[in-house]
Amino acid sequence: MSDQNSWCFVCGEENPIGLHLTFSEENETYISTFTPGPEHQSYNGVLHGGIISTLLDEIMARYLYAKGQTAVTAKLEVRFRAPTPIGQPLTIRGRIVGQKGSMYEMAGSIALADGTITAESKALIAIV
Ligand SMILES: CCCCCCCCCCCCCCCC(=O)SCCNC(=O)CCNC(=O)[C@H](O)C(C)(C)COP(=O)(O)OP(=O)(O)OC[C@H]1O[C@@H](n2cnc3c(N)ncnc32)[C@H](O)[C@@H]1OP(=O)(O)O
Repeated sequence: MSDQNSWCFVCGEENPIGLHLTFSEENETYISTFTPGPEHQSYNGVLHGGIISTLLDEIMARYLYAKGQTAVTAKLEVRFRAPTPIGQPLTIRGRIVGQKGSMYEMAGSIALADGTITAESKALIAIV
């Protein structure tokens, strides 16, 4: 295991059971897409809330990592607004809301192709 970061569950290229997400930045928003499969579900056809939280955690913390910071999540809050279906492309977005010292306040969301927001998040991300 030459590069431990390449085993990140969400973005690590080498993780055989990882989600293998890739990312881009647009208008000060960090963006990724993911189409969950049946292996990611909770109830039949519905994406597991833990995976939803994982996607949101990643998009917010990794945005700061991409900006050159070593960032870890200190606090994560998720609002599950509607069931998130499997088998459809999801757009995951993260942005910076504010900063107090070494703590960043972040926001995230997951949207369906028609723009419906199924989950929203807030996080405090610590720079270490
Ligand atoms: C080139 C391509 C390669 C790509 C390859 C990339 C791979 C790379 C991927 C990166 C993307 C990863 C995305 C996932 C992100 C995770 O999943 S990170 C893993 C989960 N998180 C953790 O493990 C963090 C564990 N916690 C900690 O390490 C420490 O508690 C912290 C957060 C650093 C804070 O520790 P600390 O600096 O010692 O601060 P502490 O003394 O506890 O608190 C100081 C003050 O900060 C504030 N504070 C601290 N914690 C909190 C909190 N939870 N809530 C509110 N206030 C707080 C308070 O004001 C506190 O004061 P008091 O209220 O205690 O008086």
